[in-house]
Amino acid sequence: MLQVKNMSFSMLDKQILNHITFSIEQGKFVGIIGPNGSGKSTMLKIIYRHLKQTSGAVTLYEKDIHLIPKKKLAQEIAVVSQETPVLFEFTVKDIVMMGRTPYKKWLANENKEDFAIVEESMRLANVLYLENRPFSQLSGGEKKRVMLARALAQQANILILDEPTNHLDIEHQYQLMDLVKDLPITIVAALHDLNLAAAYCNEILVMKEGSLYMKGTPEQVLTEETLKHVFHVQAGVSKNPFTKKLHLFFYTHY
Ligand SMILES: Nc1ncnc2c1ncn2[C@@H]1O[C@H](COP(=O)(O)OP(=O)(O)OP(=O)(O)O)[C@@H](O)[C@H]1O
Repeated sequence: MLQVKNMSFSMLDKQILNHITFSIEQGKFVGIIGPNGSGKSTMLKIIYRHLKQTSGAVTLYEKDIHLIPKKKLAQEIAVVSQETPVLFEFTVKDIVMMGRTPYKKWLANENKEDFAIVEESMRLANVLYLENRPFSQLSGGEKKRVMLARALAQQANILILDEPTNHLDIEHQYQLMDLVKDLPITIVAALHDLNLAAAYCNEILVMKEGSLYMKGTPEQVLTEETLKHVFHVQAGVSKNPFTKKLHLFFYTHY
């Protein structure tokens, strides 16, 4: 459904992404991993049309995303980015209601359905108790969950998450991952926590120095060799005794 075709990106004469090609099937949970500066956020920004590639293309259902009207694209792709916006005067409920914008005609009021969707989105993201609080006064993790609620209210078919667990305590990390995993939509998430990637992703893309180094299942990708080559760490690969999912242990000296 979503295809990235020979995509390159450069900025100020610096080559940031090099000839990246992959496709993502509907309903999959796809993780993007890679060291700092390897190009994960830049690639996601191009996919959600915040930046434009220098060459190559991104297509959704075979259509170039730059040919899809903005509102229509927002009905297809929702984003929780790394940056939280500076939105001084808005309450949490106001912000989550912004997720309904792609469905509204110019200056149209919110209807009953919008209010119901917003309430359900806040409940799912565990921010309903914050609904009347000013967004600007929330903690980093609370803001992150509000941005997730806004993305859920958008009811898109693809949810892009750029380091979604950043700022979240351990309970909320797992709560978020469980929540998005159970959504009947496609998830594309840049993740630094490789054990979360191992536990939740159907497929993982590994970025290295602006190129797609590897793509595969957690078992294919998260090997001692890849982790050493890409992240320069020693890793032991084992199984989580409770979930039976792949689990990694890291060490430098022992
Ligand atoms: N606006 C910009 N101007 C110049 N260089 C940029 C800009 N944005 C990103 N870069 C560079 O592009 C490269 C990729 O950055 P990007 O943020 O995509 O990496 P990342 O893999 O998401 O990193 P991290 O794990 O640290 O979030 C980095 O070298 C970064 O310095």
